[in-house]
Amino acid sequence: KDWISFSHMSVDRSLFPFDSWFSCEHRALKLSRLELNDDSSRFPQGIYSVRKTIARFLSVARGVQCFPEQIVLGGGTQFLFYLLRHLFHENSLYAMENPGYRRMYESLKMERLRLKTIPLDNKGISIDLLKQMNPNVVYVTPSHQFPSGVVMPISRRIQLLNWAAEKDNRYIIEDDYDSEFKYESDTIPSLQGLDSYERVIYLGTFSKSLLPGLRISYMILPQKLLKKYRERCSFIMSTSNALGQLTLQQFIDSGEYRKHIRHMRQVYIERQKKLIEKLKKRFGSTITMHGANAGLHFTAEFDTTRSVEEIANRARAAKLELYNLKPYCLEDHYLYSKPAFILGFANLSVEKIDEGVERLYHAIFE
Ligand SMILES: Cc1ncc(COP(=O)(O)O)c(/C=N/[C@@H](CCC(=O)O)COc2ccccc2)c1O
Repeated sequence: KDWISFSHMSVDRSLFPFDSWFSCEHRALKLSRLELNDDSSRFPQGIYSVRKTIARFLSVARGVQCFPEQIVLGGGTQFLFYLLRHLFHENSLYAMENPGYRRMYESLKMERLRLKTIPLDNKGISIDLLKQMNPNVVYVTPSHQFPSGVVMPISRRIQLLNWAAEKDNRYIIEDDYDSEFKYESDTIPSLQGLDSYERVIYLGTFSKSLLPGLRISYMILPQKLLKKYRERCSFIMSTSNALGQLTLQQFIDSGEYRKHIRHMRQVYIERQKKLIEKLKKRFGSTITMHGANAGLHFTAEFDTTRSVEEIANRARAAKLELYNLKPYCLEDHYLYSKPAFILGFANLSVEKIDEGVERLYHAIFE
């Protein structure tokens, strides 16, 4: 039997419009020979016309207010964070959500930065604990907290912005990952769009909405930090390749991007609805789901005495690709009381949902 995947780390490539991507790449090659064969030192922040397209798209899609000059394109969120940390004073205290994005946690530790992790409550990062820890820089994923799935409500966003505005040298890094897909309420504006004190650095990526291999991520710097970036980092060449940038620009400007997102949203809404129905039917009151009103995954706690490890082994034996929360629970802080798993549906076709849930039930209860 074939593998079935609940992975949150892959997209369904069969649904990616490769044909329109290729024609956009062909147009980019034809129209943009100058940008392509020019030495890229002129574009440390990425190609200007591409940044203009992204600024326009972000203002419509996420209520982000920025000029193209404020955007820095990079080959991945981690690289952009590496640049960013050189703009803060060196003994800054960093904080991030727990559970949280392990790769960011490891990046911060590797840079030997002072780091605290802050637990979540049902509205996202705990504002009381944040005030107690009093960091200079806090990294949050408000659109669909990674990995718990909590969507930070407006009230918590305002509290966070007010906290940052209270003192100098306080910044919020908003990683707007997984913001493309919302299912219940309409999209909540980004922290960046609500910020009137220049305290928010906005990070975004096309890894989820297009292809992870594209490696086109972007960072939006408030004016003060942009000045520091230009003083300290402008010798660092762009790490985001020009052809990818120019193809992306064609893909967005031609309306293909909006079309793709609209199509994927319908696909994912249908998959998620069917998956949740089947899980409720099969697991009844033994399952508790969290963070299902946005993104391409949610988490589920199971009322079982079986250990996470044993369930993971049984799932693998049944060819079910399943990830649990432990790698994202930093410093031994476990978010839920029962064994919890990440249920992604970006790579789970509707036809495989029944069989996938059966294998999951077998791994946990039979
Ligand atoms: C919070 C957060 N922010 C940014 C990113 C990605 O940034 P990038 O460098 O611009 O691609 C991820 C990737 N998260 C990773 C999953 C979590 C993990 O590492 O286990 C990878 O996620 C995907 C990769 C491909 C397709 C779909 C998802 C992030 O979880």
